[in-house]
Amino acid sequence: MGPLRSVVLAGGGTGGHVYPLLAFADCLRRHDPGVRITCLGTPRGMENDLIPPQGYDLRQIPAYQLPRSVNMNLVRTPGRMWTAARAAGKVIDEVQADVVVGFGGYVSVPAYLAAWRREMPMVIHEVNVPPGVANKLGMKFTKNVAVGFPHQPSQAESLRDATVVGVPLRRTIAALDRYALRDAARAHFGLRPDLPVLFVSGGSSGARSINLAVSGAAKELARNGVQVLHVMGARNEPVPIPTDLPVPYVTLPYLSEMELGYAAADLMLARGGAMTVAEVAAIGLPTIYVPYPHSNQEQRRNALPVVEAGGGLLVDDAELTPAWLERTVIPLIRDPQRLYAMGAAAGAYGRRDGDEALRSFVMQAVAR
Ligand SMILES: CC(=O)N[C@H]1[C@@H](OP(=O)(O)OP(=O)(O)OC[C@H]2O[C@@H](n3ccc(=O)[nH]c3=O)[C@H](O)[C@@H]2O)O[C@H](CO)[C@@H](O)[C@@H]1O
Repeated sequence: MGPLRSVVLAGGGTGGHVYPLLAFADCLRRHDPGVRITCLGTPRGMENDLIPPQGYDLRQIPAYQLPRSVNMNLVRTPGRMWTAARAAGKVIDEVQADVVVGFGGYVSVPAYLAAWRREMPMVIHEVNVPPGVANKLGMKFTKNVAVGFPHQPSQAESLRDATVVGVPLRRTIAALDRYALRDAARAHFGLRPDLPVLFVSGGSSGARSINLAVSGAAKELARNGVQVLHVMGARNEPVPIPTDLPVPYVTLPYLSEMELGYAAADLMLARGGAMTVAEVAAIGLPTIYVPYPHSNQEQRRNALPVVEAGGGLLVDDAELTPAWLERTVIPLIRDPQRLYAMGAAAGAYGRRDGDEALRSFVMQAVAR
């Protein structure tokens, strides 16, 4: 099989669907600088902020509401979905795509429908431990299903034949040596090199309950020599942080260079978005997970396996109070041995080669 000439990538909505798409696009381009890469998105998703700056062609197709159930009858689906599928098909035809690769989110379904109608190769990649509705729908049309994590035995008959390839991660993260970059990363944020750092991020949109709990613990953390690097989320109201703290507490609305945050950190406090789990596990960063309590417990199920492997802790959103943080974070972050063991366990669960493994999977699908 020769090199791929043209690939359509579909995925959008939140950062969690866009970042694996971008990491995969980078991998394709690394192998073959001549490959034509076209991304499909909808007018409002984060893909519009994230994809064009990376130099990839982003085409918009009309947005529509995803059905809640996978068992819907496609023939009776809203006309808007077929309008979107026709728009996706037009792009696929125009760029003469060899294959469509979808990463989930509502933009993927029209791409899957269009590829199915053309009887052309398509591949689905699912980052979440429990698959999302868009990808579950797509799985009705192809057996080429790749997943980021081993699925749990109790769940998802749909994933029985899926291949575990890992999650495509940005190279800057996949290749990160966090100990080597630590001092430079701390200097970058104005953090001290000699005191531990808690890195807080609520995922691509931020998390208000995490922001409130950490800001409530700010004084006590600082009094105990814990520095905080806190990404509040660009789509979130920032919460006020006390200004008279004895050690640095750095806040940011959004951090594009996540690898610097990871490198600066001794311990992470995060939601359980699949990309975040994949990234912190790959680089072996001990993490306290506070899964988003809605969306079918998706984030809890993402985080649970790495926690059970010893790579972190899990706390319910409702239990996350300033007092809980103080009594958990302060002793843990001052215990390098425990942090080291957690980081090693996380690293053993994670993997850094998801982009390459997905590319091999796609090449095989095209060759079939
Ligand atoms: C509330 C909700 O439904 N969240 C879903 C969403 O999460 P969300 O969009 O938050 O996604 P993830 O946590 O999976 O990924 C966030 C991504 O954004 C990056 N990042 C984040 C903050 C920042 O300041 N800078 C930055 O670059 C992270 O490095 C990571 O690559 O998609 C995930 C993947 O389908 C799902 O698992 C989550 O359940």
